[in-house]
Amino acid sequence: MVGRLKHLTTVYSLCCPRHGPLICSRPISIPYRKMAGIPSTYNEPVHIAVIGGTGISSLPGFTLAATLDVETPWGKPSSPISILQHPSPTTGKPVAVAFLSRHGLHHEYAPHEVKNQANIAALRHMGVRTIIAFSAVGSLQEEVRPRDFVVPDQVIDRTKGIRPFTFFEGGMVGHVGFGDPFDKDLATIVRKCGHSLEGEGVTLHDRGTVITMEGPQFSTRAESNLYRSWGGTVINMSALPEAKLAREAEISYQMICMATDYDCWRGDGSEDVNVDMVMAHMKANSDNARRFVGAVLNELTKEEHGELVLAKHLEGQMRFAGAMTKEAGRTSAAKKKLQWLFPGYFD
Ligand SMILES: CSC[C@H]1O[C@H](OP(=O)(O)O)[C@H](O)[C@@H]1O
Ligand SMILES: Nc1ncnc2[nH]cnc12
Repeated sequence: MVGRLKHLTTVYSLCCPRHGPLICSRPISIPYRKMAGIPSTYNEPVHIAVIGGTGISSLPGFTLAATLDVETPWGKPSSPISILQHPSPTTGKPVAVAFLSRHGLHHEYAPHEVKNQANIAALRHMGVRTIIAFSAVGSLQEEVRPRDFVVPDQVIDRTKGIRPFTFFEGGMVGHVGFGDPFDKDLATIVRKCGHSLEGEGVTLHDRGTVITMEGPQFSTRAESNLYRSWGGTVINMSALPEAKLAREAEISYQMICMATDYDCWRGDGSEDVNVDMVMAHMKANSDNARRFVGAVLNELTKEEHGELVLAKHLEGQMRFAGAMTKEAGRTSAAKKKLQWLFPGYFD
């Protein structure tokens, strides 16, 4: 199903109208780097995060409440985490959303260098249970035109095993289901929000398979055609291992893709993908991208989605799935890291 997005003047609201700001069971206080004029600590829990990708290194329209420089057992995240706040138009109470820039503040991390483990661990640790991730993608299908949005429902892994891709290793073995790599209920909300913005010539595709390749070089024409023959809809370099780690961290995760090019499969004289092309489409459509994300954040703060935002349906799954290794086989190093990620699960 497709729909069209139009320009809106929506004010971003991040508060549940009935409950006010969503409340986490455990406040956080993490030592953060000091930045001029901006608090470097934040002592309230944060449940929703946005991961920005190529061309989206910030989310304007929100009040910056803090900038957090987090240290995790997996190192530092790709960027400081911005805590953004917006007062609810209904209650006036501020609700916080975390924002993290996947490739760093200055796009300094190549796809294989993104700090995926630290990114997801830091977000989980501060209470995040829902992530909306944004990605610039190449289109593998004629009908997905540059600047179209896709809410994917599947992924094919074409990374090369060189990226750290699990929290469960080094003496703590765990396996988690990944049949549906994105969260179905979260996807339904995201699609509804996309359709609520219909109009003015931007198309939303409700489903699709993302091919996640290693990069940083783009695909060969033979590879691009192979991915099309597999049923690939779009291609990027970043859905994995991000989505896998979010699943392991019991976080509800959905990627919103925006097509920026036709990769290199067309063979009709049209230009192959290049960075200028990607950035030009991202820039030209960045308002729509931000409005889309803003609409999703507005919706997620409604009371009816409270359980989903807290990922209650995933809560506790790793307590058992991550406990395959008998006590005698567990290393203290692995256990310590997982205890940081899942307090109380592996004591
Ligand atoms: C600059 S083109 C390739 C680059 O763009 C996408 O980034 P992201 O997913 O973070 O928006 C793609 O995955 C590649 O990393
Ligand atoms: N053609 C492409 N291949 C991989 N990642 C991309 N991101 C944007 N366009 C892309």
